[in-house]
Amino acid sequence: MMKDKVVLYKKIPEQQKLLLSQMFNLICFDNIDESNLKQFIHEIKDAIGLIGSGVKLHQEILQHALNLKVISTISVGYDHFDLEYLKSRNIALMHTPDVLTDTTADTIFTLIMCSARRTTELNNFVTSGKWSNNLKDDYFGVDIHGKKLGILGMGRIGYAVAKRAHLGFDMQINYYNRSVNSKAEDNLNAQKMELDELLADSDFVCSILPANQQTDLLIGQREFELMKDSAIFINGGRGNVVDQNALAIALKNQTIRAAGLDVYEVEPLPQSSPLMKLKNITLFPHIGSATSETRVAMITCAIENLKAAYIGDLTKNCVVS
Ligand SMILES: NC(=O)C1=CN([C@@H]2O[C@H](COP(=O)(O)OP(=O)(O)OC[C@H]3O[C@@H](n4cnc5c(N)ncnc54)[C@H](OP(=O)(O)O)[C@@H]3O)[C@@H](O)[C@H]2O)C=CC1
Ligand SMILES: O=CC(=O)O
Repeated sequence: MMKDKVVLYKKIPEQQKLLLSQMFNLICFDNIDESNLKQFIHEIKDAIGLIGSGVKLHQEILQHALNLKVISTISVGYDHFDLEYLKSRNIALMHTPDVLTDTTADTIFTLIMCSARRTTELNNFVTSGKWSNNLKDDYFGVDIHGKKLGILGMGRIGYAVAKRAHLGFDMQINYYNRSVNSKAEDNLNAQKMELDELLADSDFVCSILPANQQTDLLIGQREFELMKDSAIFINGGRGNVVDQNALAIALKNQTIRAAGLDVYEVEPLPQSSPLMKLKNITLFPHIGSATSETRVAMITCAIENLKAAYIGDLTKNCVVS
């Protein structure tokens, strides 16, 4: 019997490709860019499934995939898809929550620590040969333990960050969400607040919000002005949430102390960005889930999601059907 066709659009280990090719006629692309987009569009014309990440698969591309039944993204975020369009076509979208929660929380906590203790600046201080005598207090950092952490987006990852902060670092947790997170309130004594109150009250403000219409540019000049001048701002969710020019001005004028970012309005972050010139910022290249173990777990999860959706089981990890 002819196997149905699935197009993979990300480089994954051969062993995991095997799991797909046992069940499907598998066509593989390591990534999609201008050089192979036409070939990709040609291949998806008769595909029933797509699996991969890092590509915005909009209507202009997907309109060619006339037999498409399921897209399995190797990510928890799904802002790079037009959900209304997928619904109108009855295409199921599957994603990979949970398997990356702890790793992403570790990354975000690393940003908190690097920003508070100025590890990038101090690393440069040592490697540039400036460490010649006792460190002067203009290189000192600030404590993390015992401070107030404001979480924007108390979901799976928000909770995992708050758990590290409260149980490991004695931090008091504030949070901003549309719904109440009873688990965070019961286990971590977290307090739900309006955005402005959280910004004014927190020593660290940490966004793990997804990209959606309501989160777009949620944090701009007004919000940075509401923060303490000692505040440290962290973004490990999505870049659309933050007005980067307003952040650069707040950091330059030191109306907030420091920032740590893993995600940006445009990725990769252009060299011309004003954020590149600042000392009081730690920049990661979108590595929230980027450990070997977690990336393998995400691919495995996405393969299982694809197979389940293919046989009509949309009970787990389905964003739209
Ligand atoms: N840096 C990286 O590499 C990674 C980044 N991410 C990003 O982190 C995001 C969160 O992941 P995860 O924690 O698993 O997702 P969840 O859906 O569990 O959490 C999202 C939280 O945000 C809240 N939220 C959503 N929209 C709004 C809004 N408009 N206003 C206030 N609160 C809002 C939700 O609560 P409620 O709906 O009640 O408001 C929910 O608590 C992902 O969508 C992705 O964009 C994820 C993995 C890695
Ligand atoms: O940003 C990463 C994701 O999984 O979403």
